[in-house]
Amino acid sequence: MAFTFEDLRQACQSEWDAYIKHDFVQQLGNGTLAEDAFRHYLKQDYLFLIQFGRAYALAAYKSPTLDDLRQAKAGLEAIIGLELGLHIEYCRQWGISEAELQALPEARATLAYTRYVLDTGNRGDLLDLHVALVPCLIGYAQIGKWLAQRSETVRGDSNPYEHWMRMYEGEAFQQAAAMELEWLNRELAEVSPRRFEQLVRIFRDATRLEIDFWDMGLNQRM
Ligand SMILES: Cc1ncc(C[n+]2csc(CCO)c2C)c(N)n1
Repeated sequence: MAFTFEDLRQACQSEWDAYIKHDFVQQLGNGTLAEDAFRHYLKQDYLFLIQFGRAYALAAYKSPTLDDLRQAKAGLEAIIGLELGLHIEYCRQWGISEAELQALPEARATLAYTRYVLDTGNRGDLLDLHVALVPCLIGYAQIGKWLAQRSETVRGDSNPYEHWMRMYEGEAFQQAAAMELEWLNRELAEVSPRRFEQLVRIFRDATRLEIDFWDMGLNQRM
């Protein structure tokens, strides 16, 4: 039997739904999310992006083929060379200076999630690491799409989070997620049922840590 991403998601249906349709996401879509909760999330997301840069560097180290190495390099380049700069500029528009970002302590949810991903990659192989990264990439793409199609979502300038939603529903981001999905499905097609169960555990844990990240933002916890 050839496994796919859809099998991973179905094995963790309740966690996946709790992540994609989290209160933080719904309030963001409705435009009712407290701005300080969003600022707290943005600040921790800066620290999150830096650690995810390290995860792509680890993916490079764990790459068995030149194609995998190129893919990891492109991921590292995208996140550190491009997205981090955009994030810093976006934070500035929300009244958060780069100096403030650089002085931030990591919230426990940020520490737990990012170090879980790095540990999973360290002890496992490239597929383990990708499965730990998948809730981040494919999850945000599904969140973008989910927000765009629900009737309660408020669009345009009356929603302060319009820009954030546009980024994740946008073509560039959806395309990156689709490429990850393709890579993942190619790899999953080859694994045994026993290996698949190991990967389900990683996928479930990473998804639970994404839920905690939303909780951390919503409750402004450190
Ligand atoms: C908690 C959290 N989870 C996922 C993302 C989205 N994201 C961050 S890095 C990356 C991959 C490189 O483009 C993606 C999709 C986020 N911003 N914050």
